Amino acid sequence: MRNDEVLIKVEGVSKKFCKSLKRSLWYGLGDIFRSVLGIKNPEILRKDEFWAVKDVSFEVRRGECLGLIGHNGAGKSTLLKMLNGLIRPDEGRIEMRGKVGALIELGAGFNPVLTGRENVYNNGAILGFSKAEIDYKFDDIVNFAEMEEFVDMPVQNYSSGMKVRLGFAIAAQLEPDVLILDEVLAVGDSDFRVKCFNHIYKVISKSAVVFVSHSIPQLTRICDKLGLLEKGNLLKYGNGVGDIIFYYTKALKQEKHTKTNEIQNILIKKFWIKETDNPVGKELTFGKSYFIQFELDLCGKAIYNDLKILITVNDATENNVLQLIENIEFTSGKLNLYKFEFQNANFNAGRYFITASILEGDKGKFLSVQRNITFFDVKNYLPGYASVFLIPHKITHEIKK
Ligand SMILES: Nc1ncnc2c1ncn2[C@@H]1O[C@H](COP(=O)(O)OP(=O)(O)OP(=O)(O)O)[C@@H](O)[C@H]1O
Repeated sequence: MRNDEVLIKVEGVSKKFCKSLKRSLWYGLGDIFRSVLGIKNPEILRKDEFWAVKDVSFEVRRGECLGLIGHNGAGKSTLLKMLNGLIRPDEGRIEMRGKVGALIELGAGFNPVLTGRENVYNNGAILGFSKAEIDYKFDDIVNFAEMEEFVDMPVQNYSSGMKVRLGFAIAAQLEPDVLILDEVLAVGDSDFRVKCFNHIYKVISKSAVVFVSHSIPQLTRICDKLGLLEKGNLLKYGNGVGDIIFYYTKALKQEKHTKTNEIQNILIKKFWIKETDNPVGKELTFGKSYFIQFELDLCGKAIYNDLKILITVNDATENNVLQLIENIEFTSGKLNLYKFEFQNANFNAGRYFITASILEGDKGKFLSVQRNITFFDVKNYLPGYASVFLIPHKITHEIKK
């Protein structure tokens, strides 16, 4: 077993689908007929057909984890299904070496009328394991899934989370050479997800992993390579995880993060986040200094005491990245301007959205909340990309006698 051998090789793979069921049946019949006669199927798209995956090439070595990212319908699951042999590509070649464990669609691969126990043996056999090998691993699988009580119940009565638990436990505990994981993992509860990720870390060193997720923190945590799919095309691919995330989040449609003004007793009139050296654009460079500036105006005649500003930064997938709360002085009847200055933009690459709120008093009564008041992009030149925010720090080093 070589440490860096290529376990997945995908060369020019394409898959087309047809939007019309009736036509797709006709085309299917025609294709079968042609293949019996040894005639090549048409390479051009017929009416209602489209490329779900188009001319995709990549490889994954043992010890590598490739993350696939892309908008809904980009072709990620179709690609995984081709890797797992559930569907055949129309063009190109896929070479898989060793045993392949996969968790693709919820419940896919399970026979619903069979019990969990029977499904473990069925799936293990499909993966190429002997009965003795599955016997040896059976308790580990059931313990990992925490399904001891339900292992003799038909899978059709399992909850979504239970199916994911058992599916992941089978795919991962049998230690396949290739592990394919679709985002179904997200269905499991947070305890189980943590357990899965701990297990994936262990598996990665010995396997080639392909992982689909919409969660940027998840992808950046475990993947050393990313592939960005858009309308079936592999738009970006490689080890530059930060650059690919930056490209992807920058392309996110802005309307998903429309500005909302929920409470409006006091008005945040203007809000800027700018790089000190570039006060024009909305782009910060990792490590460079930047500032946040905003104006407050009073609506009505009320007098406010003990005001605070709360600034929350969310990444493009709605994860709360950080929060800043600060007391502010306020003079009624005037436009008040505030400026925060920061030494280093320690955010990793991507697009971020700011929610700004004004609070009053010890109990923090919200006077104004403006969601997605603005956004900013961060360019990252760091070689790695593992977290959303890097903590500024000072390191000391001494050599002891
Ligand atoms: N069996 C099928 N017949 C026809 N069209 C299909 C079939 N399976 C998938 N598609 C279409 O292929 C395209 C790619 O779908 P796919 O499920 O691979 O996307 P995805 O990137 O996994 O999306 P999501 O993030 O929503 O899971 C979509 O337009 C989908 O409607």
